[in-house]
Order: sequence, then C-alpha cells, then structure tokens
Amino acid sequence: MKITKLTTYRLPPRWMFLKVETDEGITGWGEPVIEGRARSVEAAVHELSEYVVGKDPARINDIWQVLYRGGFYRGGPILMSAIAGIDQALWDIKGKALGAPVYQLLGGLVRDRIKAYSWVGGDRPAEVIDGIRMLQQIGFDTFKLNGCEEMGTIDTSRKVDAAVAVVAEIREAFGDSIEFGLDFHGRVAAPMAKVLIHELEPFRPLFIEEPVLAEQSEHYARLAAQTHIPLAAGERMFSRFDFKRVFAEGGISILQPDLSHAGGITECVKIAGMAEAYDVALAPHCPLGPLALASCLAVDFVSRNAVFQEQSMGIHYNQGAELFDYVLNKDDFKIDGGYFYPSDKPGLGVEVDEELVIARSKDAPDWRNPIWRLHDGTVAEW
Ligand SMILES: O=C(O)[C@H](O)[C@@H](O)[C@@H](O)[C@H](O)CO
Ligand SMILES: [Mg+2]
Repeated sequence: MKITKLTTYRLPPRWMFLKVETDEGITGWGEPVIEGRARSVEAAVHELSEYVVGKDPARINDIWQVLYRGGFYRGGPILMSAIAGIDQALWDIKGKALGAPVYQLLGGLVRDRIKAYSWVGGDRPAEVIDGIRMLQQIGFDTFKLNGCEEMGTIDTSRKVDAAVAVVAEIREAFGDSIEFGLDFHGRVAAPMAKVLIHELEPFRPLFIEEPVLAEQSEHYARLAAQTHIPLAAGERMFSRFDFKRVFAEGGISILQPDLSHAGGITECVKIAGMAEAYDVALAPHCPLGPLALASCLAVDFVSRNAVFQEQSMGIHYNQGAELFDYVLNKDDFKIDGGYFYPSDKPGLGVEVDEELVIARSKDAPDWRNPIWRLHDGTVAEW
C-alpha cells in the first residue's frame, strides 16, 4: 500500500482534520492543530507531506522518525502537532487495513472503561454551580474549571479571595459528591502560585493544572513540596524530550500530553510508559475534536496509569460546532455514567461525515484566543 494524498480541512469551531488517502482505497483521518495557529500547522502538514506521499503507511515508526529527525530542527507545537495528525491518520489506516481498533494493535485493553471529565465555567469561571448540576444529570461527577482570572506576578488578596470563593461555593453546594480540577492555565506566576495553592488546599481540588507555565517547570517540584494537591501539566510539552525534564525534576503527579500536539499516538504511548515508570498518572489533554479524542482513548485503553479523560462536549470554545458534529457514528462515543467505553470499530473508530467536513471547511474561522491585559496595561497570560 502507498500513501497518495494528504488533504487538510480547517473547521469550526477551531479544529483541523487531515485526510490521508492510499492507493488501496483505505483512508485515515487525524486532527493536527494548534488552537489559534491552525494555518501554521496546515502549512507544516503540507511541508511534511513530501516525506509521506509515496511511502508505505504501515511503517508508522519509520515515518515518525523521519518527520521528527529528518528536518534537523525538531519539536515545538507546530511541527509536533503536524506530526501528531499524520501519525493519528496512519494508525487509523493500519487499524482499518487489519480490521482492528488501534488499542488492539497496541496490545489490547488494560481497562474496561475510562472516566470522563467535563469543563464548566468558561474563561472566567461563572455559572459553575448550574453547569455542574446540568452535567450531573447526564452522569458526570468529575469536572474542570479555570482556577482564576488574569493574575499579576504579585496580585491582591481580593483576587486570591475571588478565586477561592468560587471553589468554596462548589464545595458548599456539592460537598465531596463531585471532584473538580482547577486549571491555572499558566495564568499564575510562581510567587502567586504559592499563595493561591496554599489558600485552595482546604478545599481539596482533585488537581491543579498548569500551576505555572511549562517554561517554568523547575517550579513544579517546589510547589509540590508545599501542597498535598496533585499538580498536573503537559498540554504545552510536545515530546518525550520535553517531558523527561519534568520526570527528572519531579513535582507533577498527573501528566497531560495532548494527542494532537505531542507527536500523536506513537509518541504519547511512549510518554505514558515513561510516566508509569515514575508512578505518574496519565490524563491526556483534549479540548479538541473527535479524532483527537479517539486518539486519546486509544492510549487510555492501553495505559494502566490513565486516570481520566478530558473531552470538549459543551466546552466554552465549541462555538459553531460541537464535539461529535462531524461524526456519523456518534453512538460509538456514548458516555455512560460518566465513562467512555471502548469501541470495536477499526482504526480510530471515527466515521467522518466527509460531506459536512468539506462544506464546513469553506467557512472555517481563524479562531484566536483573547489577548488579556492587567490593570496596568501589561499583557496577561490568558
Ligand atoms: O485544559 C485545557 O483544556 C486547556 O488549558 C485549554 O483551555 C487550552 O489548551 C485551550 O484549548 C488553548 O486554546
Ligand atoms: Mg489546561
């Protein structure tokens, strides 16, 4: 079999799908994207396609190594997201060619189901209580919300108290009948992370995510030393070589590689194994679409240290399209009692509504995250 063509479709709300065709009529799909930089990743996919068209799609490992090492420069969000989407599509092709789901090709199920969690509250946590109540109706008991609004390097007690008040209200309303992670979203600098984490400790959030920016990873161990709350990070690290420093320095209890940013299934399975060796949990990051989610689930179902799975249903970013809008076999992704169950469909198990993808790709927005500024006009981390 030979790869014949790569076609990209930028789509609402802020996603990109990649279709990889072969000379035997088997097609694979992937989801290469960096939110807000879709056109950059699209250009990278087409630049890398020179190394992919004409090749045997079965040789996923060799194609991955060529794409990673072949251009001298490597790593980073754009190239690793382009590689991720190509990799996902190659695993999809392999599964379809062999008539097996990707998790079977990776050694089979290590678990019967994986817990899902859902976002509540939007960019600035609001209506969190109502959001949780609504999602509880459909079986969710695990959630994530932004832990604070914009935060200065040194900020006020009022800002800290406002962040803590949201969390106190959740615990007041739900006790320990639910769990929730707090995503600091990289908004908090190390000095304020110490203060915020200390004030949040009594409310026992399930985890605190991106307590500081990935480029400040040396603070993870220091922050972990002051708290019992598990720290989580990984969405802005893009390969084993980024993560190995985090393992060496310590401090992260939950690793969150993004299957559409960190080199795809081939790379993230290896990252998952590294995490297990350090007794670190795996919780793949996934605020994206169905192919990204299916890739996460493939890794979850073969990784014993996977603990819960992010998914974007109802997330505040999904304006203009929802998680399964482009999926024909929606029922294969049902969330039952707050869990995902493995599908026995071959490959990634996503039957893409290609007609809708082609139609909606014509009005794909160039999504951008907002630029926030602090009270003194300096750029804030969003
Ligand atoms: O945890 C999450 O889902 C992420 O922090 C998410 O909010 C960001 O990755 C966002 O997609 C960037 O545009
Ligand atoms: Mg996050």
